[in-house]
Amino acid sequence: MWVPNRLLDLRNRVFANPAFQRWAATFPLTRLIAQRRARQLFDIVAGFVYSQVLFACVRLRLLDHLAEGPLTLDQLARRLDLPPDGARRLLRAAVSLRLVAVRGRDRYALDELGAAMMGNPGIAAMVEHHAMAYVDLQDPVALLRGEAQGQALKDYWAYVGADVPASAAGHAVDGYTALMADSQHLIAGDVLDACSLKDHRCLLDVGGGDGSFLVAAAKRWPHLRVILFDLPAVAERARARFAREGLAERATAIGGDMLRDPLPQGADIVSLVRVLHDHDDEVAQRIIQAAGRALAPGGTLLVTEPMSGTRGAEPIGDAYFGFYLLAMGSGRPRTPRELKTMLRAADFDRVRLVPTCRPMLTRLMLARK
Ligand SMILES: C[S@@+](CC[C@H](N)C(=O)[O-])C[C@H]1O[C@@H](n2cnc3c(N)ncnc32)[C@H](O)[C@@H]1O
Repeated sequence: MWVPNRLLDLRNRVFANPAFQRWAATFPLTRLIAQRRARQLFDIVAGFVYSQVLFACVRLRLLDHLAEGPLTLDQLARRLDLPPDGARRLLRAAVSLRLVAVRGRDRYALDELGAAMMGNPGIAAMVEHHAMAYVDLQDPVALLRGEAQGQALKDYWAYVGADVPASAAGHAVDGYTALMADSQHLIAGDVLDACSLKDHRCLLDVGGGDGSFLVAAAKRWPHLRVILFDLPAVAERARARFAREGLAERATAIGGDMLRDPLPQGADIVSLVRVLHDHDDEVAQRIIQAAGRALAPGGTLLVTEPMSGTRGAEPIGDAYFGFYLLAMGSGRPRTPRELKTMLRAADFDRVRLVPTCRPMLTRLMLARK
């Protein structure tokens, strides 16, 4: 809904007035809205502390212990190796965040959000690796001015800022490759539900990590051939994964640098899964062009990643990825419109967004060469 700027400015002046805030918090028709807004603001103020509570739960494996069944405070204190006061404080905080529920006097069990985390081990891995983000985001103003000293995320994502990314050793790619694999099953499920590959012959996944996306695709469509392209050390891990999954006949992993080496030919669909947002505009455009060169006319490009401005998930794109990628030292979240412009500039047409069931996790764009 369009509202004139004058009215928005007036609204902001009214909302900033402490007398109005007091009135709105007590007047029956505005009380609930005022409380919700106050809570939203406080959640932003306190978000870092909430995250640290979750971090402690993950580090101490609190949710894993409770997944076996309800436990008393004393049992938990022993298992977590915490003094009883420390355990109680953590449990109360976790209860307030709906990670843990109280089940009788001093007995605790998983609550809704804790149970949801158990079904998605990737979330715990994500939380653990955020220790690096906290270090790098210590001074966000310095970060925005390009003066930050932090380097933890840059070092973790070994290809960022590397002169020769293809020379990254196995130990340098293991951490991020495992992290990506842990969260890939959610992404692959949503993308493959949204986009059938039944009419495609061969899928090339560029920057495909350990092959989790291709394994999901190949298992869903038994006729499909799949090719993975990633840095040599990562491709080696994907090759081993394909063999373990019994897919060696239909799945190939090729190592190289997508910005320097030609991509394999012969696929009728190329995917870029959580790849473009890692790179600044000029590099991302080169990756799209390289994908285009790998396709014959009529071939399909599939781009999937979290996008900026996604309704209902705005902070995930613009606050989380915006600042995370800034700290990492490369890339930015893009709006669908920005991605469309980039795809068209690389001679793709029929660019369209295809709905996914959890757009906050990933959105999907298809285009034709
Ligand atoms: C954010 S991860 C995404 C992995 C996977 N597509 C997924 O969604 O789980 C980006 C991937 O791009 C790969 N990559 C980065 N720079 C590359 C380059 N220059 N050439 C080939 N692969 C590269 C990384 O090794 C990594 O596996």
